[in-house]
Amino acid sequence: MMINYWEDLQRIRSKRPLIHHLMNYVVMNDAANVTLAVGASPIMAHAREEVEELAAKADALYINIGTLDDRWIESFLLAGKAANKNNVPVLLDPVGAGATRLRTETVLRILNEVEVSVLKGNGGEMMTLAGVVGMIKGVDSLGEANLEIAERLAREYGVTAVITGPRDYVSDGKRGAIVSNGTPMLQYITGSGCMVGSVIASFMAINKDLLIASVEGLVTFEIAAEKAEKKSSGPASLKVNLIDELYNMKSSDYELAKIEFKE
Ligand SMILES: Nc1ncnc2c1ncn2[C@@H]1O[C@H](COP(=O)(O)OP(=O)(O)O)[C@@H](O)[C@H]1O
Ligand SMILES: Cc1ncsc1CCOP(=O)(O)O
Ligand SMILES: [Mg+2]
Repeated sequence: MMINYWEDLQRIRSKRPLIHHLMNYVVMNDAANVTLAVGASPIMAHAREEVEELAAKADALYINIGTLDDRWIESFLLAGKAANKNNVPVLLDPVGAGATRLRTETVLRILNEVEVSVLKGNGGEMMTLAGVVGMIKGVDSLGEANLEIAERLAREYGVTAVITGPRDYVSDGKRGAIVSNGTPMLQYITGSGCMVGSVIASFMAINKDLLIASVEGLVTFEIAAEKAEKKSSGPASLKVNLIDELYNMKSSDYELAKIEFKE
C-alpha cells in the first residue's frame, strides 16, 4: 500500500487543522505542544458550556478520558455528538479502561452514544474492551495484543482500532497494519500514548482514510521518537527532543518506516 506520509504532513502544515482535545490534566500541555510541532492547531477545552460549539467547528475531536469525572463525562458525550452532527472525525482514547468500573463503563457509554472514528488504546485497555480481563494496572498495559484483537474490536464497535505497544496493531475490520517503529523508552514518559493520539488526530483531520491516517500518525510519532532517543540521556530529554524531532521531520525520515500490511 502506498502512503504519502510527507505530502500529508505538508497538508497538515498548510491547512493547520483545529484539533479539539478533551485531554487529561496530566498530558494537556505536552499534547498541545506535540500538535503544534506537527503543524496543527490544538485547543484544550472541556467545559460543558462550550464543547459543542468547539467540536462543531473543529477539524478533528480527540476525547481522552484520562482524568474523568461526572462533568468530564457529560462533556465527552456533548462534544462527541456535536462532532458527529458536523461530520468531524472523533478519536477516543480509553485511558485506564479495565482499571476501574467507571473507566470501562464510560468508554462503553461513549462507544454506544457517539460514532467514534478511531479507538486508540494500549494493549491492556483494548484487550479489556475485547473482553480479556486483568491486562491493565492503572493506565499501564500488562500485555501485548495482536492484529486479530484489533480486527475484532473494529468490527464490534464499528471503528478503526489502534492498539499501541512494542508493535502497534491497526484494523478497520477489513484491512490491517502492524507498525514496529518506536523505542521502549517511550514507556518512561507519561502520556506517550496520549501524545501519539494528538498526531493521529492531526492526520485524521486531513485524510479521510482512517486506517491510513492512523498509520501515518503512529509512524510519524515513532520515527521522531527513534531520532530523539539518539540525542537523549533519559525520559526528560527524550520528551523535549521528541517535540523538536516532530517539528524537524524530513521526507527522508519516512524511509525508516517499519510497517506490514495485511489485506
Ligand atoms: N516497547 C516499545 N517499543 C517501541 N515503541 C513502544 C514500546 N512501548 C510503547 N511504544 C510506543 O509508545 C507509544 C505509546 O504506546 P503505549 O505505551 O502502548 O501507550 P500508553 O502510553 O497509552 O500506555 C506508541 O507510539 C507505541 O508504539
Ligand atoms: C498517568 C495518568 N493518569 C491519568 S491520565 C495519565 C496519563 C496517561 O498517559 P498514557 O495513556 O499515554 O500512558
Ligand atoms: Mg494511554
